[in-house]
Amino acid sequence: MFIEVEALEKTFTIRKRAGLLRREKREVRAVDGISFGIGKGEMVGYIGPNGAGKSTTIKMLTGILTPSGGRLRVAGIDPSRDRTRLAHRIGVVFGQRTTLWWDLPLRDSYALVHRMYRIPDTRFAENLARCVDLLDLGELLDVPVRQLSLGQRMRGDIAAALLHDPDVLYLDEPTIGLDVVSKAKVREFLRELNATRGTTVLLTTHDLTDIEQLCSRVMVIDHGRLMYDGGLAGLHEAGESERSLVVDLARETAPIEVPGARFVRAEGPRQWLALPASASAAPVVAAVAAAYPLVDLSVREPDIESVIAKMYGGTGGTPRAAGESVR
Ligand SMILES: Nc1ncnc2c1ncn2[C@@H]1O[C@H](COP(=O)(O)OP(=O)(O)OP(=O)(O)O)[C@@H](O)[C@H]1O
Repeated sequence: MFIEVEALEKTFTIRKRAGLLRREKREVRAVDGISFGIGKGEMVGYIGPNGAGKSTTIKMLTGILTPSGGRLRVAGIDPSRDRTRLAHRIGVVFGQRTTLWWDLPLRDSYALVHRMYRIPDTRFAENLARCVDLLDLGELLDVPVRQLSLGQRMRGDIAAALLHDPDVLYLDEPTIGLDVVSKAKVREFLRELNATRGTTVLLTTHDLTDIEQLCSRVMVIDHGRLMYDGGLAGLHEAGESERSLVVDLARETAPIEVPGARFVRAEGPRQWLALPASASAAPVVAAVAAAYPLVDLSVREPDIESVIAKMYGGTGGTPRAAGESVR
């Protein structure tokens, strides 16, 4: 395995004033014993509600934070012990922060990356040319970073993270705040990068379309624990998700009653039914067509958002604190 994580833990101790003299010590288990392995070239989504422990995991994987327990290896390297050596193997992009120099044109930021990582000149020139081409950066190279739009800046950041040919790319909310066109560009680029260079990608996002379009595997974390690790289809099953069937009838009728589906609501001659995502819709469609004056019908697949909301126990992905204990 290229990334190996075993019983990984991170506990933060927070001291808080609890009265005039008393101080309370509170422990936050941000990551509470998670294990997973990621093979070379995999593209994995890492999702969960706010405060679930995603960023803390990524920070441990990059060596910024030292784990409180468990074992961790990235490309055979222990991140917190050998952070500098690891830096040559990984690229990191944080959607909400830039690693570029604010007052410098992109070109100068890249020149600094070139020197910092001691990238051989020809390799650097090749990588830069490729990123400029695929990320459409040609016209932007001489513009100071502070003058770039969010989408342009993000593309600039992704290029900066890749100039030293990392084997792994960690992306934390890479499409946050971007418009539809910029999102599509970023996704297209990541797909290409993964397919042609075999770069391993770990992607944290709140935009589930990122996951749907990019990742065949998804890990769901909540309260510092891994709730799910598997394919997208399995995630729908785990969340007991439902498809909806929108039925247009020739006239208003009583609520449709057919085996295998549940009536949800009606608006005039249009009715909504729900059926398990894992079951075939064909028998339900046939039963409706046989017994009701059917005009039109469409099936809507469940979106992951609702599936995950169900997994979290109906919180709808609203903010929750990680597992806390008071001492
Ligand atoms: N430096 C820190 N000191 C104390 N507590 C922290 C620290 N960093 C994170 N935490 C706590 O650990 C928990 C997990 O936080 P983390 O940032 O990893 O969540 P996240 O899943 O990345 O959330 P978000 O989606 O909001 O970025 C939270 O309860 C957070 O308040």
